[in-house]
Amino acid sequence: MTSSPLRLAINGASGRMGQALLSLLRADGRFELMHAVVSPGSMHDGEPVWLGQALRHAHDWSKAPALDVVIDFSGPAGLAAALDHCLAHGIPLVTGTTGLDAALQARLETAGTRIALLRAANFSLGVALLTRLLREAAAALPDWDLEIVEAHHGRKQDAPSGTALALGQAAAAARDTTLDEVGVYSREGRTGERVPASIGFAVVRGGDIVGEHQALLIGQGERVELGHRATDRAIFARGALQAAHWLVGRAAGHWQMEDVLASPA
Ligand SMILES: NC(=O)C1=CN([C@@H]2O[C@H](COP(=O)(O)OP(=O)(O)OC[C@H]3O[C@@H](n4cnc5c(N)ncnc54)[C@H](OP(=O)(O)O)[C@@H]3O)[C@@H](O)[C@H]2O)C=CC1
Ligand SMILES: O=C(O)C1=N[C@H](C(=O)O)C[C@H](O)C1
Repeated sequence: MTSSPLRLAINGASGRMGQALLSLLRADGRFELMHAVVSPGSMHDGEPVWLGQALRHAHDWSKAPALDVVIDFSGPAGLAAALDHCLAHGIPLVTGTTGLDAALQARLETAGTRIALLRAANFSLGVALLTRLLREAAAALPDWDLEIVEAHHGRKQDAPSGTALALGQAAAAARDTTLDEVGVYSREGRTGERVPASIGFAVVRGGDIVGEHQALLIGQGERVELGHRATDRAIFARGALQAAHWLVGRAAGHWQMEDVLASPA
């Protein structure tokens, strides 16, 4: 039996991730792209999404047709607008946007009581595995110093990356603490000695780096290094499309990539 394609909107369609999604969607019969959202004032507003086709970029959610699911990779303001629309119409939302403030995090938390929401700081399979390995390593080596280093392209707006923070949270939880308790985000000048049991973050920005994360577990006389290097944004786009397909028809609540990977159908 063939089912009709899911009616999809992409929020942030003109961006790096939006473009990665659009190029996969051309050959993905599971979805029909109905709406492609850009920022108010975007130079792409009104432009065709695909050459020779009728669908155009729009900045306005009020013009959106009926939808089965929304995928968001935009920024905090873009995510807030997409969330409003999804809440008003009961539409499931997949979001990969990072760098959210506490107020938007709280709004998303509450939204999970009304719609199906899937948030992930990183949609790649490799980072899902890295997170699992880091949890194990952080628990197995509780006294070793842990530092997380990330590197991204020069246009990235937030630091540390959402992935670095999520890795830090996973490691902190594996050590029965929280990042609020043990995270160290900058070192400059006369810092004094490393704070015992802290988790430190270091950030590199430059050029066209897609996304690199390294967790260093540093002991006396030895070191364990766990890392992931993304070289193509298609890995994130593929994961987000898989998540969107999976999320349609799920109950309201907060879902994770682990749920998708555990029951892929
Ligand atoms: N979870 C994951 O796996 C990944 C997450 N990300 C995250 O996704 C987000 C986007 O990344 P990236 O694609 O590189 O960013 P870009 O800056 O390349 O693209 C941002 C997109 O969002 C649009 N936008 C900006 N503001 C608004 C708004 N208020 N309303 C609607 N659309 C808006 C922009 O429109 P325009 O430019 O036309 O004005 C553009 O299309 C970031 O938070 C990044 O960290 C990125 C990669 C993977
Ligand atoms: O902005 C990016 O590019 C990326 N952002 C995500 C993050 O903040 O972790 C994921 C990926 O590393 C690329």
